[in-house]
Amino acid sequence: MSPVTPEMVLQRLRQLLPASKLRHIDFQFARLIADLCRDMPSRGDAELVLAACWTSALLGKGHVCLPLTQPTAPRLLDLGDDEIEPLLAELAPPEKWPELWRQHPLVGHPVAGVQDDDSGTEQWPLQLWQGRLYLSRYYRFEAQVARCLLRLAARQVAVSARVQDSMQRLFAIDSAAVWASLQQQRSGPHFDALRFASQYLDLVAAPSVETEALCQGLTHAASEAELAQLLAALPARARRNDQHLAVATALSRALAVISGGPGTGKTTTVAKLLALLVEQGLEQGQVPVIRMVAPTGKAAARLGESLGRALGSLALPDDVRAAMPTTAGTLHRLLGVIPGQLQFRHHAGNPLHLDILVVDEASMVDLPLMARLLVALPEQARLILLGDKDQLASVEAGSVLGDICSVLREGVSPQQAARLGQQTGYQLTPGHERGSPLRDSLCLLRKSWRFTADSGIGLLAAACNQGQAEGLAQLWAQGLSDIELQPWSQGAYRQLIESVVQGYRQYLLAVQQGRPADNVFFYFNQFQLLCALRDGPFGVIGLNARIEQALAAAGLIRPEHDWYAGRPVMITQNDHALGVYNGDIGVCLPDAQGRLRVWFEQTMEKTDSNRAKSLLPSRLPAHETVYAMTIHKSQGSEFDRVIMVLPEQLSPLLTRELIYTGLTRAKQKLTLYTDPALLAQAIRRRTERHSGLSLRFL
Ligand SMILES: Nc1ncnc2c1ncn2[C@@H]1O[C@H](COP(=O)(O)OP(=O)(O)OP(=O)(O)O)[C@@H](O)[C@H]1O
Repeated sequence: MSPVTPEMVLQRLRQLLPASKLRHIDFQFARLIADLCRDMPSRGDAELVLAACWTSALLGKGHVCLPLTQPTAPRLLDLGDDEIEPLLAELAPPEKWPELWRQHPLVGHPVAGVQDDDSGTEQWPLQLWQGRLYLSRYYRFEAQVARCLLRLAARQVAVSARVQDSMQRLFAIDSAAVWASLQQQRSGPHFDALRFASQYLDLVAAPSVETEALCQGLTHAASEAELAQLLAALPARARRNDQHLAVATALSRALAVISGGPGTGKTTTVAKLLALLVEQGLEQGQVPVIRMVAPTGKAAARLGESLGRALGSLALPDDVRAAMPTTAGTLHRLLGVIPGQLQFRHHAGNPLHLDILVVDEASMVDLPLMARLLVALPEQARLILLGDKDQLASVEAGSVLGDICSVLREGVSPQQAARLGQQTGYQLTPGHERGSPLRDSLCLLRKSWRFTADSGIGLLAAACNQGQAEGLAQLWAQGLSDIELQPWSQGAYRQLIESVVQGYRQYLLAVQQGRPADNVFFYFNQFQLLCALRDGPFGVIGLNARIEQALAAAGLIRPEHDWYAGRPVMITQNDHALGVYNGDIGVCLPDAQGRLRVWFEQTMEKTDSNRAKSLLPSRLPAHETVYAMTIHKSQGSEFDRVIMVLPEQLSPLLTRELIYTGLTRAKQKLTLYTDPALLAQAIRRRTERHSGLSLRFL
């Protein structure tokens, strides 16, 4: 047995508390384990007390488990050698801990299989699985998520011939639209026929005599009829439309996970998919109950609007259109929050009433919430998860979408490739015969419809995603009009503040002119300052204070009191009674009597219209001024213009996923304040999230 006792470990851990290297809750959990160990001493007690504390501390940083195969915890918890080495030196090495705990009364050893019932795990506070230590609750969440997803993925659904035909029609090349784009592009200075064919005709075939002829035809076609002839001769096997494949996948499976970057058509794809599912339902005499949700109110409102737009552009039969959803809500509201309780109104014993559930911005959904959602799905339901796998993982523990999408690299099964080939006509390259059962439910949309091939934001996002630091440098040098780099030279900070004042000018003029709240929001949503950090002069707290001063000096606001007309705030705590949630944005405006109230944009689920609602400032739960917003909080939102600020010094928070998420919030113009060398370093670092979820999909 180790000469170190649990008490000695606790003593050492207590010394880490003042430096905030551990949270009190982590220490208390270690103490609980030490108390339990005292009652029934066993091999590896001291190691277990330390590991329990680390597992809890890592959970606070978003990791679902403590991996014991690599000495990761001290690094992830930012513990210096002198803080932990002396203690570790006297304990058995972490890779030996699983062996030490083989008979430990506080550690459960579930036998892999996600199919197994995990209900027996309550009797141990900790679980050891595949070299990973879990708090039992999180082990169960992970096992539940895997089990539910695998069950959904295994369920295949027959697609009627009529719906197949409708799908082909929805994805047929629209020669009139292609002709319009062709004429427009050919009138530009740099018409590239091959690029055009890839964007508008989904051409994927390698250059050949046929593609050469197609390009010649595109360059010289003199009429829409001539183009239509050319298109009729284009074989489906030379094309691949990822949106079409996503719909074909989702029609025939109870689970579809559709990942794509900004503007790749996730909503457009779902609009077509839902239309086909409704058509199938009508054919079978039952209109399906469809619910659409997102993790935040803002993301839900955006989903509702985009879906409305996408449906508007589709030619649909009246009965199909009438059955389509028109609003989206939040996940919490769908599940039914019970004030003061962790449990939702809907759970396995009281499942949701729906046939089809669409979850947008799925990357923001953490492991516990995903588990609660999945167990609450009724037996016959279909689930469609939408998101961008490359974005930041959820604020709370887990990286569910990322873990699911890790299976993408396997490619689809040969059977699925054949099935999809039959349904769409495209020629697909299958993966190996053996692979995860989840892989045939995954779809990746690669082509952006928002960013053209020469859009700076699109190119920057791609370079960032591939960690191409050199590529970034070349991009800045090209002088692209929609991206701008501002290194931290002398005077840059002052210039930043001036640009932000300029960015909010229109919004604050609308406030001064007494425009209605909805109109004020229109201007507020056009521009946003995003920061990587909270603290320091480059963080939201420092910048909000400086911006407030500068706006006052410019005569745009009068911040004589805490509350003033034009103050934008972000709610930082849920208040279910008031119906405002963490992340909601409000702006302070006078009402008809001149009293200041804080107005919130409404998602349509809360009211019958999209009009703003207001609350007295004194009633708001915790909130903060939001001229500057953290990139984390900006997930699920997009703005025409974004200024993004990175600090002068590298921080553990600066990772590829953070930068990618921030810069893809911008739709038209991005200005980035950063030292280029720091940016290059940041995009080479990946966010680490330890979990065992992807292992469970094997
Ligand atoms: N196949 C397509 N052909 C032409 N335009 C398309 C196609 N797919 C999407 N678009 C257009 O691209 C834009 C973005 O599409 P959509 O909103 O569906 O993407 P998204 O991935 O949901 O975007 P976001 O990143 O905002 O969530 C829309 O204007 C849409 O009309």
